[in-house]
Amino acid sequence: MVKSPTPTLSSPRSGAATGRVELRKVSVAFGAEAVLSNVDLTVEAGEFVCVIGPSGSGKSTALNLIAGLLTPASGEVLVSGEPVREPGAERGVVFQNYSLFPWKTALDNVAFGPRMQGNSRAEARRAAFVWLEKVGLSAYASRFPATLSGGMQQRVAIARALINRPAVLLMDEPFGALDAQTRALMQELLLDLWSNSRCTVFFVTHDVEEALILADRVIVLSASPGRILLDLPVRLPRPRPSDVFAYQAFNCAKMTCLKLIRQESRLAFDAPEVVQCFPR
Ligand SMILES: Nc1ncnc2c1ncn2[C@@H]1O[C@H](COP(=O)(O)OP(=O)(O)OP(=O)(O)O)[C@@H](O)[C@H]1O
Repeated sequence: MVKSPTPTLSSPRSGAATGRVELRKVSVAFGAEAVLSNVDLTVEAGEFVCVIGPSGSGKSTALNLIAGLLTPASGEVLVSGEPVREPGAERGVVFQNYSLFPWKTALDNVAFGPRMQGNSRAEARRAAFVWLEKVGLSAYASRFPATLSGGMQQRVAIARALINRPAVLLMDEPFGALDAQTRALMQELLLDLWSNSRCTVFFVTHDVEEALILADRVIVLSASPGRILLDLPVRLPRPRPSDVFAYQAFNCAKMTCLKLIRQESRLAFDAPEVVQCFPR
């Protein structure tokens, strides 16, 4: 990937934005269903945190709270010390289903944020091109999303989020639909971009190995309603060595997480609602 200097654009992010994320006694319910219960979590500025847990444990809900797409029933969500009330450019979001504008080229997808912030079309496109270079896609600038592979679309989505220089990058299973090889390359690319930007990353995944490859800390949520079962510091060197899978610390952490998730998945699977659907 080309390491180009990023052109200066007007942006809502001030130098003071720290990217610290705080969930304070946060609970969320959808109707009668409690989804998150009394969650307290602080992610320090610049930290890379991965959230794992059984299906339905509220991982995406937590991410949506930080994104400003949801409000908690009780408790508070703060980013850089400010309460989150709505989405904002200082919090970039990348979802699993690429969510690019299908009618815009790769270049114009990436240029979208700077345009919204009042930059001229030429300035926005210049900056977008640099970001496409950073994710190795400058040759595909004029292509529409439908003509790009899944991995390429996710690279465009990451560039589109990072061009706004977000204090916090929120990623909801961004590599979940990719094949193993592409996924590994995307993980490397993300770590490379993060080590240069040093924004805070809140990354939701189902994949324990992915969490351990990427994160400074891994948060394990319980079965619904989600609460924090484990807050595990990942004591592995950075950059992660290519043989990290062979490290004892990696495998101990992996087994600890897998065991917890399996227990919790079993609880969710045997929950009364499920049994009621299939009476014996
Ligand atoms: N907008 C919504 N309206 C009603 N229920 C919702 C809504 N969003 C999520 N839920 C419910 O909240 C619970 C938690 O969902 P969430 O997507 O946060 O879990 P998750 O841990 O990310 O799950 P998965 O790993 O399967 O993606 C689920 O039971 C889900 O059905």
